[in-house]
Amino acid sequence: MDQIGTAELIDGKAFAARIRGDVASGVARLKGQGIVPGLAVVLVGEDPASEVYVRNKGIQTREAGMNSWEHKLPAETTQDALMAKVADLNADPAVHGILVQLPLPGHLDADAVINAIAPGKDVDGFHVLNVGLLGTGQKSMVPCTPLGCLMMLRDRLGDLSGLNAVVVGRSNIVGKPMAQLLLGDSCTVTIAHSRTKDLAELCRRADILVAAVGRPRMIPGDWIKPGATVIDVGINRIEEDGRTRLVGDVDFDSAARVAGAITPVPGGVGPMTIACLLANTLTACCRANGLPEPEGLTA
Ligand SMILES: NC(=O)C1=CN([C@@H]2O[C@H](COP(=O)(O)OP(=O)(O)OC[C@H]3O[C@@H](n4cnc5c(N)ncnc54)[C@H](OP(=O)(O)O)[C@@H]3O)[C@@H](O)[C@H]2O)C=CC1
Ligand SMILES: Nc1nc(=O)c2c([nH]1)NC[C@@H]1CN(c3ccc(C(=O)N[C@@H](CCC(=O)O)C(=O)O)cc3)C=[N+]21
Repeated sequence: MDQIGTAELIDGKAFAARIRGDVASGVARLKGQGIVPGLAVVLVGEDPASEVYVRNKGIQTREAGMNSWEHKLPAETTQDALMAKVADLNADPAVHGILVQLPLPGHLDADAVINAIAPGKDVDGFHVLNVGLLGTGQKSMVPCTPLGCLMMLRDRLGDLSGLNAVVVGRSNIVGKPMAQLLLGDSCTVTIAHSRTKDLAELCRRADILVAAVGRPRMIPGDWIKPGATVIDVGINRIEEDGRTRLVGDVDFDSAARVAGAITPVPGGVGPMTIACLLANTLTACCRANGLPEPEGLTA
């Protein structure tokens, strides 16, 4: 790990490459038994950022030796047509993982679509059954972004028990499942959101601070406890000095002078999310075939 200011840089890019290597080894072992894990991604509409992201997922899925399918549907796709596509993928034995890229166009009911995915193929971990299994400490599919954050935290801190964790953001895809995972590792967890009072004071008590807000550089260094581990989930595209750049929800420069360790944006949580998606696809394939699960790739 490199030093910046006083904080260590948590290199999500390198960590993710290691995980993808472990996934590739697991895939190679399955291929020896004639099984090829496969991931289907469904993209509705033509959001340029989503298209880049979906393309990257396809490339990395194939690099790990898995099958990858991209199903692009027009923005005006009906609920019935999307549900029929999900039903087809549920019924296809070559497909072990299904991801419907979010957000969906406004006329579509995302909850209904997600809950139509076969829970065992729900590699995002967004199906209500997987949410319930995670919340009750049972084996489930764990959402990729929080899983990647947990892996980085365990790698840096070892046992997390008793640590004060503050998660800023309460979305179903990041904040809530992140809080569940930290609770599962025996942290004392606080979830903050837009109605939270004295957010600065709350953040200053955090040994672990996870920012998943979607507001560029909202959290400055003086909200951070000296030595804390800071995980910046935010991906915000901003215009600065006449060019577009990606920044997190944490003001990196000031935070890095206070924190013990911090993830950069880009190169932090983002690459871990995709690596965990591949890991979940491998896990789903092993479960579907009644084979032992890969070690070190699940929560
Ligand atoms: N690196 C990765 O792999 C991924 C990155 N992301 C990024 O993470 C960020 C969060 O994503 P997501 O969870 O989907 O976002 P949402 O917009 O769904 O949720 C944002 C959360 O932040 C809270 N919030 C908004 N403003 C404030 C504020 N001023 N103070 C405190 N809390 C606030 C909201 O509170 P309330 O509920 O009260 O409205 C809400 O709970 C985005 O930048 C997104 O791009 C997302 C997924 C994956
Ligand atoms: N069903 C569903 N599942 C998701 O997991 C999901 C989704 N929908 N919709 C959108 C969000 C966002 N998300 C990202 C994943 C990786 C990077 C990533 O790899 N980021 C790179 C930078 C990429 C760039 O340069 O644009 C990085 O941070 O280094 C970013 C964002 C997953 N999401």
